[in-house]
Amino acid sequence: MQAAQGERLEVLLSAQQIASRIQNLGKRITLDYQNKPLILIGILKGSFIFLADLVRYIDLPISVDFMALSSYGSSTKSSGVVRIIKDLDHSIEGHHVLVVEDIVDTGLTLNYIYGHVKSRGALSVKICSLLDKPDRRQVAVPLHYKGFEIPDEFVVGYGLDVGERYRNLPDVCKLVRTDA
Ligand SMILES: O=P(O)(O)OC[C@H]1O[C@H](OP(=O)(O)OP(=O)(O)O)[C@H](O)[C@@H]1O
Ligand code: HPA
Repeated sequence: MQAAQGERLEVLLSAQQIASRIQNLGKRITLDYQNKPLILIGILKGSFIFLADLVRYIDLPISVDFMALSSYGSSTKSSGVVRIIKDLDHSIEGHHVLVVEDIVDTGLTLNYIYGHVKSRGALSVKICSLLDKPDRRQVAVPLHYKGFEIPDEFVVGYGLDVGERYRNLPDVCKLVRTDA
């Protein structure tokens, strides 16, 4: 895909690498949740492609739900204070929950979601993220299933955006500014 003016894209993880890793994660999840009622919760919007691919590698009768969050105020995510703009459609009581994210960066988003979901009566709550950027972490979050650890670079593609652009890139790419 052509980059916007003033931007260049460098492939960090190819679509093929991503697919192979997700197949592996799906197999592990399938083994770990045998005979356990499982709900996958996708965090919008970034997780939509990862979740769509992951569920097809999970050979279990799962259900899927979504949450969407927005940050309060002008300091955006730095405060860690978020507002739920779409909550779960169904009760998670009596179910095991796997929260599915595209990326853990500061950890503020998942820290909030993890606390929120744990208070809703699930039998267990675990986290699955495609990407982990550990150098940027501000709050520790338990990452039970992880696709890739990446360096402290801003990435786009495979669901991740900058200003809503590049979510449809098949690869995860480093976004390089060329007009600095
Ligand atoms: O660990 P953190 O520093 O909290 O960052 C991770 C969060 O940031 C991104 O979401 P964003 O708020 O950009 O929304 P989006 O998923 O709709 O792109 C990403 O999808 C994670 O949810
Ligand atoms: O590297 C990133 N790319 C896109 N969205 C993000 N949200 C946190 N980190 C990132």
